[in-house]
Amino acid sequence: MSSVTVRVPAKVNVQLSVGPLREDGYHDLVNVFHAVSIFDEVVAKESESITVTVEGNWADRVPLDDENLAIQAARALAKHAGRTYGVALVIKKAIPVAGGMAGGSADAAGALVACNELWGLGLPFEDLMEIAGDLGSDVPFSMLGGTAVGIGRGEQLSELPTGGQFHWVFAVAEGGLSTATVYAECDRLRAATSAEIPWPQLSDPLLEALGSGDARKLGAYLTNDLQPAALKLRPQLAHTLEAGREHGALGAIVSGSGPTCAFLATDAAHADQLATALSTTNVTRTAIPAHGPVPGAVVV
Ligand SMILES: C[C@](O)(CO)[C@H](O)COP(=O)(O)OP(=O)(O)OC[C@H]1O[C@@H](n2ccc(N)nc2=O)[C@H](O)[C@@H]1O
Ligand SMILES: Nc1ncnc2c1ncn2[C@@H]1O[C@H](COP(=O)(O)OP(=O)(O)OP(=O)(O)O)[C@@H](O)[C@H]1O
Repeated sequence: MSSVTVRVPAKVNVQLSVGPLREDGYHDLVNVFHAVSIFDEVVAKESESITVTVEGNWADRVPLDDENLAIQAARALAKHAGRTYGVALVIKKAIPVAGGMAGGSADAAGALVACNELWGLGLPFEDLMEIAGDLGSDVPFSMLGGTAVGIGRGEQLSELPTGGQFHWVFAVAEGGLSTATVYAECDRLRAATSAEIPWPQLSDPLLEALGSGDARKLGAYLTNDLQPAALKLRPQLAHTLEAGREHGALGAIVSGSGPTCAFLATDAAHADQLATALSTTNVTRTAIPAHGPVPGAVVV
């Protein structure tokens, strides 16, 4: 096989409950991931060495060296297989960069699946999931897709049933936010109050809303403990969230560590209207309609 193409979705977190800071610098989470129809493509072609090029939206903001998560994934897979392999990776980018939608994680998951195929390793999904968890907390979910709850760092996943499709709009912000900085700001805001940090619990009404496919209920139960930190670091996101609510969004939330904002729509037509309305305001230049859940990393 001389070339393999894998399609990988973005994610939004419909519940992100953040526990206390752990000794290893991470936080225990209850992280309800939902994969949405904004996709990066990772193409893996035969090559002597491991390289990456990036095309498409926001390509100039993606590193091309060992910082690139797709390169790290290819190297980790070759190490796991115990051999020296080469691959020329091409990332066709549609997921906002540093936007809280797991774009880098998607590319890492895509590279794992594509190289497993290109190099004829035939590793089972469970092995790839283990390598994925070492690459980053969000990478296992990018492999799995659908809707799932992640505990621990977010890497220990259980699939969740959903009763239908949900329709979303994602308002892309100018410039990204660093995930580590947003978690640190969350800790700083918490330290400034004497309130005890509750141990994260999966929300029963959220589960019910997902299971019944009821967008109105889901909109009411969206939560993100990182949102206050993202708003503190990027105060103008409050206007973005407000603009979505004014245009009839059933729910408005910062996506993960932000700064992308996610809006839940009543149906596909409403999502298109909302996207058009938001892109004519001054809160965002790019508003992308999408639906979920969609599958994780798949060879196309
Ligand atoms: C915000 C989310 O996107 C929600 O899904 C994730 O929790 C972040 O996942 P990610 O980008 O894959 O993050 P990682 O690459 O594993 O970690 C980046 C940094 O985020 C912080 N981090 C991440 C996950 C976690 N459970 N607790 C943390 O405190 C740590 O400072 C870590 O150094
Ligand atoms: N393949 C990649 N695509 C995008 N960014 C990458 C990639 N590899 C490494 N990065 C680096 O990772 C940083 C975070 O990018 P990414 O798009 O993964 O953020 P994110 O969507 O906020 O992540 P998450 O939602 O998982 O916290 C970028 O600033 C970039 O320097």
